[in-house]
Amino acid sequence: MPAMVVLPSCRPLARRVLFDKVHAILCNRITGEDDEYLVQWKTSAPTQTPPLSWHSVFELQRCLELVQDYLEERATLLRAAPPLNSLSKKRKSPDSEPNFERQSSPSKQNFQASCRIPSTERSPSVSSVSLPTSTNRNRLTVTSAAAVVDVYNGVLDSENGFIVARSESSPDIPRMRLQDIPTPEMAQAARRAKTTNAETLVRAAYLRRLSRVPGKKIHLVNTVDSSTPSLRYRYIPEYVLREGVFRVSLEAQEGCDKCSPHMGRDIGCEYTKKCRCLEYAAVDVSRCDDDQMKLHRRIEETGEGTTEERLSLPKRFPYYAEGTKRARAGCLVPFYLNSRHAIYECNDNCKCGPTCRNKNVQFGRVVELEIFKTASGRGWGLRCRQKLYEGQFVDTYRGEIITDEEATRREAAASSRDKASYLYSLDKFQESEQLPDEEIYVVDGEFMGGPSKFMNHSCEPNCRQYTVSYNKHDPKVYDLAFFACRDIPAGEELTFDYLDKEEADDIVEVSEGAIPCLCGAEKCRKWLWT
Ligand SMILES: C[S@@+](CC[C@H](N)C(=O)[O-])C[C@H]1O[C@@H](n2cnc3c(N)ncnc32)[C@H](O)[C@@H]1O
Repeated sequence: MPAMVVLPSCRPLARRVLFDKVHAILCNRITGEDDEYLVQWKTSAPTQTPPLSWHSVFELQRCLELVQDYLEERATLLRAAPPLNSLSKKRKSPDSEPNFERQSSPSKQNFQASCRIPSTERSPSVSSVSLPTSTNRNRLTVTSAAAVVDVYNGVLDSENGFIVARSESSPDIPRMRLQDIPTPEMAQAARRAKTTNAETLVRAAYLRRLSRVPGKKIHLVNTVDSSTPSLRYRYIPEYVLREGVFRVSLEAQEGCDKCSPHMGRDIGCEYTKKCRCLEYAAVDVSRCDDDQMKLHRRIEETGEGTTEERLSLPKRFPYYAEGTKRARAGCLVPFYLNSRHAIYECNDNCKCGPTCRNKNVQFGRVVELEIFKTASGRGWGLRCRQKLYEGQFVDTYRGEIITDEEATRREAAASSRDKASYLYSLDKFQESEQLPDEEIYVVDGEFMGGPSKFMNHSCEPNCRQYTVSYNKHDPKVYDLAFFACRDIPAGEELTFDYLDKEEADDIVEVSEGAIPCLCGAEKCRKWLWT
């Protein structure tokens, strides 16, 4: 991993640029010790000459998402461009510069523009232009060589302690058109300039976010390059419901009322027929007598059965109780581990209380996870710092819950099939509840969620995703929970199969845009999905 630079957290008197005033970061350079970034300021109307100004990364601490966007594009372009020394051997004309000078969106578009230098409008000296002085008493004045800032098409002001830019076109203000940025000199300087300060600040900001996520610590490790997962990702403890999505309110959810917190061993929710939360749990056919078997078959065939009829059947409890093998307590029992049956947990309205053994996933993650950069081109991955036992709960998948229509819209708007890896339909009960397609909700975990967003696919996975409901009367909103499907040594990457097994068996032909699978498993199906 590249050496990290320790930076002071805040410079005295440093002023900041606010995120919502900035359109994009267009270029970078190094001045003294500081990496600096060229800011394109937002304007009320589209223009080819918006205010542009260079700022040290310390002034951009409130815009680190934008700095990170720029760094990512820059890294991609640098990977694609020939090394600098091959360029220096033979000087190329601006029009034959490598791709680095031809990025797109938003800084890419600027890099893509032709690299002609404007003959008359260019700043006389890009390295020594100071802020134009003004009669405005709020205007920032540049007093030392270290604070020299280049500004084009405008002037910088100070507003409530933050730096802002205003368009201005007086003759002493250097002019620069967007399409001319970066100039060949800028592009060359950008390639050479270190971006270490920015990388360090981006990483520190991400670590701060991770430290605020409830539950056991989440670590971040990158021994591959200097990147950090996107700062645009928001960690959320619960689903965020978007327009058109409704769930049964938590207060209104029905709890078990005949159980009690002190039923004692062998008579807790898991041992009694009293627990109403287990109404739809898997029937334990090995404990059914003939009449119960008949009833069970009828309910299975017709899908119909009264609550009392369902409750009269012996059920399979999802979790090993304490007092079984120590390592297994709280782990999924083999029946659920190997089936697709939904798991029904007790909830806050149950009489069994908080220590009920039928509560697990709802308490959230209790294992220490590590987000790490994979060395095999699969981006970031997830692993656990401790050994996990077969059937042990890892974490839930969180995100925005959106309507089916919105999910279709987001998928169509996405630029690649990557989007599909973040969308999970909550369709477990679609058939049994006869819900039409358009009523099915979808979880989108691309922009917000938990660390499980980083779980990669494997054709021979060590985890599996299960349906967990605490509210048997809400077939549309439930949890997607990951459990270890075998013992997993500490530090082994956690993976699951992005395709359900039955779907996987059906793969016939590969469609355009399918993502090649790099899981490395012996029985790899070669594609993430088809
Ligand atoms: C839900 S994300 C997993 C986290 C992701 N690696 C990241 O860095 O954000 C799914 C994406 O990871 C990548 N990915 C996951 N498993 C993969 C695999 N087995 N082979 C190749 N790419 C994989 C694909 O780009 C996929 O669209």
